[in-house]
Amino acid sequence: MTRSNAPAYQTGFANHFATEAVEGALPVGRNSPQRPALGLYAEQLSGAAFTAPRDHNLRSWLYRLRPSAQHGPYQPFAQGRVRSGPFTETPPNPNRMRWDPLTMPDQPTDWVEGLTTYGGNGDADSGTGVGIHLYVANRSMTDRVFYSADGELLIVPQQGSHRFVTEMGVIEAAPGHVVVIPRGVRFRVEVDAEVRGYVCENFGSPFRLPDLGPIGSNGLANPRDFETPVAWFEDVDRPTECVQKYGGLLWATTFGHSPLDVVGWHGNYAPYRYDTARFNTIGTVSYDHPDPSIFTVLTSPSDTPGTANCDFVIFPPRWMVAEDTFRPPWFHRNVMSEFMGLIFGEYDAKAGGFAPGGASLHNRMSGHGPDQASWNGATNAELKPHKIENTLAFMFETRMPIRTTAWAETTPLMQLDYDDCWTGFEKGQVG
Ligand SMILES: O=C(O)Cc1cc(O)ccc1O
Ligand SMILES: [Fe+2]
Repeated sequence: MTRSNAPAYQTGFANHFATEAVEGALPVGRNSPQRPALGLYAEQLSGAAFTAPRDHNLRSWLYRLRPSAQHGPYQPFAQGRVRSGPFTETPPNPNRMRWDPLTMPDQPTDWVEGLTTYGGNGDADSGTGVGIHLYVANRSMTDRVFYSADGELLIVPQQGSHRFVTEMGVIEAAPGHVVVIPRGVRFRVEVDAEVRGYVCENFGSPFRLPDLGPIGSNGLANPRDFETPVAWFEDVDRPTECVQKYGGLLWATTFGHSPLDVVGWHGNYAPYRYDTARFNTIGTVSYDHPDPSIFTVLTSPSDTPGTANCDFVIFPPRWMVAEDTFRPPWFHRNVMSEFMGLIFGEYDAKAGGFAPGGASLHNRMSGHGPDQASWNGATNAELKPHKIENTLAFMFETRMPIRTTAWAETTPLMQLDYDDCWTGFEKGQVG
């Protein structure tokens, strides 16, 4: 039996949700009664240490057809192009890098098989850093689910409709959405056509909303625009392969049934989606291009205040009105490292070469900024109010340099002429 109600969502960020697909599945007033209703099994899933401070404490209670423990040993699974920390496959590389989009495979490829690691920093065991992956897929995962024990997955679709069928409910997502699946939550990705996108696997503290400081109590991503699915389950007795990422390696076991069998759950540890079209974009109404931190959707703080393990930052459509200002991103060298992707349109610092589905990497202190054509345009533009439309770029900004995988450094998708973006600038005149 499969319950296939249209996905429905509960709103709010990290709320204490309560949801049941069958009435009475959730116990009232306790988590673990002697005999849960409907013969279900009560199981806690924690995303924070039990003793984490209350406003960092994450856990949910799941009421399921069978306990998660009911499976045999995990065996190594084809590793494909998935890598994890410590990212030591290649020596540190200070070069700026940019890649064309991944090639869509000819052969049937599901979301797990199409995952490709470009790089990362830190490592899962120490709970710091991120892994950065891109994916392509042209078929649904069937009789297969996946989870990462290493990190939370922040998924940014770039092409095609995706259905994330998770053990805590169903999330539909398309380009413009971002989906976050907590560490440990099992899911399959269903697709009707070719899909592609980006994944930030966050080994550090779970993504949360950034503080707003002087912006006040509203703005940027508003909590009520985050959507967490209602409970959904399938009662399927076919063997189901469960692939997990653990310690950077892929492992698989076979359950005798679908583990997407949670009939009800409650708690604040759950997957969610966010539609970036809802982002309350803030910018200057006077002069100068502000720091891109004003575009932070979610942040994974590190132990150092204000210095993120990873920020997820978007560059959405917005009005440009600054006077006597070079309006696109300035030339800069940053202590934080930047991995960028493009969902659609054109990025205002790059007039060519940065394609939707492509990616770029500017590591710690590397000089970058507008390419020659963007600079020419912006220095000569008439500064009337102008709307940047039909564009969505994003950045994973992280405190540690990103080490690339051997695949990322040797793939023909790497643009070997990327430095040429900046070779043509004429010297300033002082005499
Ligand atoms: O490099 C980039 O394009 C990202 C970026 C954008 C911006 O507006 C300011 C700084 C920055 O690193
Ligand atoms: Fe930058």
